[in-house]
Amino acid sequence: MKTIDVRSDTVTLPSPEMRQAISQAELGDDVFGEDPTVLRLERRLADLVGKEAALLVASGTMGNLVCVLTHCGRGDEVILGDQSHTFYYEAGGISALGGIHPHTIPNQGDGTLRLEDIRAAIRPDNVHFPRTGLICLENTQNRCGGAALSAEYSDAVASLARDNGLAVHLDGARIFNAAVALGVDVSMLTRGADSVSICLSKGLAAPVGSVVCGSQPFIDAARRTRKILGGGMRQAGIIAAAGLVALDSMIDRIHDDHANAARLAKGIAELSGLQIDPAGVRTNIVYFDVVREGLSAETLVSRLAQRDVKMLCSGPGRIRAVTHYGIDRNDIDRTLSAMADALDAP
Ligand SMILES: Cc1ncc(COP(=O)(O)O)c(CN[C@H](C(=O)O)[C@H](C)O)c1O
Repeated sequence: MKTIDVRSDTVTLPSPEMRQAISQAELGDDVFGEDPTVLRLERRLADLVGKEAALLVASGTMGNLVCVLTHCGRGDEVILGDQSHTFYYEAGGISALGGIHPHTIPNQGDGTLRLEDIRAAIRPDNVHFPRTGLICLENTQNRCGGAALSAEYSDAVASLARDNGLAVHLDGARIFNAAVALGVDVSMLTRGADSVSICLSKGLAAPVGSVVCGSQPFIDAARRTRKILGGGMRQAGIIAAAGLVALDSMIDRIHDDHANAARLAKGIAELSGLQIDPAGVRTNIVYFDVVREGLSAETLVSRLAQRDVKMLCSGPGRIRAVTHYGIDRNDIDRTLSAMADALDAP
């Protein structure tokens, strides 16, 4: 029986078309700017999100790190959400490698940062204070249930940043999930950002890679930051080839992931001992709480693993499931029955 792995949308395996494209990719040395497949992917994504240029990087974490280190200097401060991936899950990289000070403000339930909180976090010019260098957003916002930030909100943050001489970086690991959920063109969600990092390896189901997009001068500088981090890759067309197939074949199917997540959330709401607001599940990420007396999230996750269902604990009493290219409707139904069985286990 196939294991149902809904720990993350990072677990997807490349499609047969991706594997074929990888094996047939036209290659060159990307450090010399000569890998034609990388150049095609970068051009394609820059055009898709309405930016001048783009740069292939190894991961979403590297994409965020390259952008923050390019925008900011040592001792600068970046304003970001207390639930943001860059603050929560990137091993403190911006501080460890960039000497950059994170200034967290609370993420709201809908994934946004309140404009008044951003304004209050911007440092006045005072020798005691770090200089504010950047505002970071995340769309969709992973730890806020995969919430999609609207174009109007994103534009409001961009205008606040501009009024204060600041740049905006958008962690767009799942930006296509946001665009599909909101029914807007992806460029509507990226137009106000000075840089955006987009994962090929999540909802787009490519095996590896992210792409950073921005102005040509920014990307030129980001290329140097990437090199400093050891991220200059040689025949990286083997990564880009799968990314191009992902852009051709995986954006339109994101609807299915969202429908599967909604189905899962609805089913979970009917299981006693678990708590979820199905209306809050708008993309492919499902968080729910274990409220059964005497049952921990860890125990439930372990019981599910014994039933060939993999989920992730994500905080006290919290579990996360993420739908993706490798999960279909039948897997959702199998997951729900495994959950019911695990809840009733002695
Ligand atoms: C919003 C966002 N931005 C960046 C990243 C980093 O991407 P990778 O470094 O894993 O490619 C992630 C990965 N998120 C992973 C996941 O959700 O399973 C884990 C938590 O790191 C992300 O969710």
